[in-house]
Amino acid sequence: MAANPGGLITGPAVRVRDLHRSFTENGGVLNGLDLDIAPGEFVALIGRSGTGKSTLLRALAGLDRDVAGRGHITVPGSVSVVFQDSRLLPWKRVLDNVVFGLRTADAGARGRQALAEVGLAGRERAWPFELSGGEQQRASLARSLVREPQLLLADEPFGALDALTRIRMHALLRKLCEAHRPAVLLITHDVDEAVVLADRVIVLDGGVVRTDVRVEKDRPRDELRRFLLAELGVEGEGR
Ligand SMILES: Nc1ncnc2c1ncn2[C@@H]1O[C@H](COP(=O)(O)OP(=O)(O)OP(=O)(O)O)[C@@H](O)[C@H]1O
Repeated sequence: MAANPGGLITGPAVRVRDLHRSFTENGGVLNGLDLDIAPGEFVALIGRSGTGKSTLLRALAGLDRDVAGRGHITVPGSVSVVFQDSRLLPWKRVLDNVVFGLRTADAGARGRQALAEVGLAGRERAWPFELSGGEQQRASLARSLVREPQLLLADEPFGALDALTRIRMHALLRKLCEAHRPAVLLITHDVDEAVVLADRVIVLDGGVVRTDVRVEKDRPRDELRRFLLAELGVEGEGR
């Protein structure tokens, strides 16, 4: 990332070049992957099962210590990750989960504010088991956003929720992203979710980016949806 003379950061938030990762001798999962994500850009990542989506996310999150050697990754200083399960600590109340590890004097106030933003005002002292699945994911989003990340990584965050809750969470995530403007990489199996939420949709195949399309807000969503389903090889199988 280059700094211009005015001191502003320029260039992409995420820059991946020639990334390789393999777990066995018989071929790689990531095979020279290149990817840029601009600051504030929302990118959805789709692809068939086993194409390396989570492997890429783990590499960007710094959770894969062995992804090294060839290629390189640049990510911002502050990165938050949301998973399919909320990963709330069961022995901590909701607010304590949200601010866990935050060492600022105003952590409590920020945590309350984040919980209000995700619609959980009044649930600060609840235990995680007292929350529904959707509420747990709201708390998980609050825990991420309270850190004001420049990059939000989300691995199927709504995959375990019912259809109605998912739709509500889509609206919430869009609202939060518009307010906080992190760069986002969202893994999803749901093409509709990708098209509704993202500015760009990327299809991963064979460990590289196979397709990279911008979601034009005035382009018919159905057309893009059909195109992406065809790219995934599920032509005619979609709804
Ligand atoms: N730690 C690991 N050790 C061995 N193999 C692994 C490991 N992590 C991932 N793999 C393998 O790498 C391949 C890609 O896995 P990955 O989880 O990245 O795929 P994915 O695209 O996220 O799949 P899905 O959509 O099913 O979640 C799989 O074949 C998987 O078995």
